[in-house]
Amino acid sequence: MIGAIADDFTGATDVAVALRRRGIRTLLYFGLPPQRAEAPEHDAVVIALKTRTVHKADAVARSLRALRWLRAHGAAEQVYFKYCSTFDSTPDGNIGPVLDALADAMDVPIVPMTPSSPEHGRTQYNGYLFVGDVLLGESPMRHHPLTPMTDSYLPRLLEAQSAYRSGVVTLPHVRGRGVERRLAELRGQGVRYAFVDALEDDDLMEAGRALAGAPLVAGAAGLAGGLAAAHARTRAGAGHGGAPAPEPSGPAAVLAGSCSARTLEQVHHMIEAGRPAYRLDALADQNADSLARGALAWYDTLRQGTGAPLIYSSLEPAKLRRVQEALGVERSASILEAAIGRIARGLVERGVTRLVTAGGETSGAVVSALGVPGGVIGAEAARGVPWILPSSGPALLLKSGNFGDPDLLLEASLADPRN
Ligand SMILES: Nc1ncnc2c1ncn2[C@@H]1O[C@H](COP(=O)(O)OP(=O)(O)O)[C@@H](O)[C@H]1O
Ligand SMILES: O=C(O)[C@@H](O)C(=O)COP(=O)(O)O
Repeated sequence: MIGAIADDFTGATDVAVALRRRGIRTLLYFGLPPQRAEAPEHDAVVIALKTRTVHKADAVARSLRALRWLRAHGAAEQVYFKYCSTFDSTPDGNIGPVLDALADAMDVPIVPMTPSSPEHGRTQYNGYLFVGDVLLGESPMRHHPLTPMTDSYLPRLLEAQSAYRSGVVTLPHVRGRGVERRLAELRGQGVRYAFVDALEDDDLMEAGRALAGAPLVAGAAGLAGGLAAAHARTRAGAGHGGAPAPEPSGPAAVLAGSCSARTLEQVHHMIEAGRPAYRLDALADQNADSLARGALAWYDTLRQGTGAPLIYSSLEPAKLRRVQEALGVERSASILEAAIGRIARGLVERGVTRLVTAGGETSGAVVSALGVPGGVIGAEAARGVPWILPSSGPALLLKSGNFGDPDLLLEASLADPRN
């Protein structure tokens, strides 16, 4: 059984659907599951944590609690630590400390990993991470509000955060079926973290084959898909988890707190298409309650037939910087996340049954405010962006900041006559 621990909520849905696509029956929990979780039959559990940007000690403690839960529930045969395909973290960030803690707790000498996700344009070559055709540090990720990425060399990024050394399994090792040999070599050199190069899905499939027996693996959803494919090949009855996923229906609303380049395009697209849109302005009002009240009062004035509305705080880099300079990075984010959480609650009270949220931290705030414990993985609105169907409450589409075509937010909130 695979047990995945994801460092944010959109990442959790991304890895959950990567497993399910390969026929692995996957349960998704938001936060630590209850001790005696009643659950249908499953082959994998994904625990979504919001640990990407919290304090280090907190991230470590929560991740270790998740590991203990997985072990206690027989779901730790292989543990997968899911981080972002753009390695979102700061030099003081949490990927290193969490990996150090998991590897120590599991007594694992070497942890293979890669953020490569070619279907999203993330590739790793000679240990460098590319986003599309540029290095990570030259991509729009350098302007991320909380985790600006200005370096692209993965071993250096991780070593700045970890007590241990990192190395690279290069492409010739992957393509020459030499991953296991190279891992043994790196281990002999005292390296604890091995970044595996992958340019194409086939490289991830090969890495998955080679790493199917590794107790602790890490990375983005791409490598989890490679592992799932390897497990599905050896498992009787594989394919059972790939049944068609249900599509939710009902009134929709879109909440965007991501300032990533792709979300900005998607927000712009919705506004251009004439959807009613309301911007949360933290410079004008620093009180989360009154920001939320303002947005909900605006929502109450909307007439039927306008299409699902958009409530957003997304700003392009120069304007975002001005807000952050005036209010502080953490303070502005926490005001907006609190406001969006309250708005989500208000929308559900007003009859919204499909909530689309853009941004990992933002999604975490929405799910926590709604108190959703987890859900079934539904149809994918875009690659890596599945609907999540909780046993009660609204269907949720938690969209990673950089995922989806420019029309995703518009399209995902269509398709209901009441909108
Ligand atoms: N106008 C703004 N000013 C300051 N911070 C903002 C603004 N809009 C959004 N944020 C914050 O930026 C962060 C975006 O992160 P996140 O939701 O994870 O998006 P992404 O998926 O693109 O990383 C959130 O903490 C959000 O509250
Ligand atoms: O790996 C990825 O890119 C995503 O699964 C992910 O983690 C997204 O995080 P956000 O961009 O913060 O939504």
